[in-house]
Amino acid sequence: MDAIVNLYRKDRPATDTADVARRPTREEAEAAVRTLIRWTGDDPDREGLVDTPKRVVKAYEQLYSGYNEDAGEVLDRVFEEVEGYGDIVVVRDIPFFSHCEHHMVPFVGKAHIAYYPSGGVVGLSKLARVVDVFARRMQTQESLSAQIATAIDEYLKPRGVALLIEAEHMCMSMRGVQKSGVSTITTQFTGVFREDPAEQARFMMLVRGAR
Ligand SMILES: Nc1nc2c(ncn2[C@@H]2O[C@H](COP(=O)(O)OP(=O)(O)OP(=O)(O)O)[C@@H](O)[C@H]2O)c(=O)[nH]1
Ligand SMILES: [Zn+2]
Repeated sequence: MDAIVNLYRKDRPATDTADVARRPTREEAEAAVRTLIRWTGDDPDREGLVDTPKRVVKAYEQLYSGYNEDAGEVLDRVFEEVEGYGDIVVVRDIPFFSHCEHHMVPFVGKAHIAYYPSGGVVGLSKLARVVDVFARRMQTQESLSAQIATAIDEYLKPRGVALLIEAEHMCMSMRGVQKSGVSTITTQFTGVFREDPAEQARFMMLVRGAR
């Protein structure tokens, strides 16, 4: 993963030399929320809002928890005793919540992941966990797609990875152009899925097929 993504990893102490790399304290983060409340025109000292900065910072810890997580650790455990199974594995309809890096407003959708195992399979829940490792960061849908597929490709070394993400971006629904119900679809293919259009078609058929 690149340096920016890892900037605030727990195992990397912040450096004092560059202020940009210094992780703010919880108190500084709470003060920033107070400023935003005042910016909206409300009173951060009224009863209903007085604990809001604390709650928002706590919520951010969960919503942006992906910065503290590592896809390699999630995908570390491979099961090799699968009786020689080497055909496609598809995990579809993995729900996720992310935040666009332009507005820090949610985008919400589903990820569909397939891979062709080579030498072992990974626990199915781990694929859903990898989605969250990257979704719980500030993202574009394109980067999210590339990061998930690349991580599975690098750590599992399968014969190929296919990924389709469909999502609605609240920054398009609630504000700006204000078009709701718009679905954005991104795909990412590696290995046999990239090389063979028939494999892409099979993936699409399994993702879109009978439910
Ligand atoms: N490619 C891409 N664009 C995104 C994503 N999420 C949000 N956007 C877009 O990012 C763009 C930011 O455009 P700007 O012109 O810089 O910002 P803005 O003035 O807030 O734009 P509007 O949303 O059109 O009001 C908008 O077109 C958003 O729809 C994403 O995941 N991928
Ligand atoms: Zn946005």
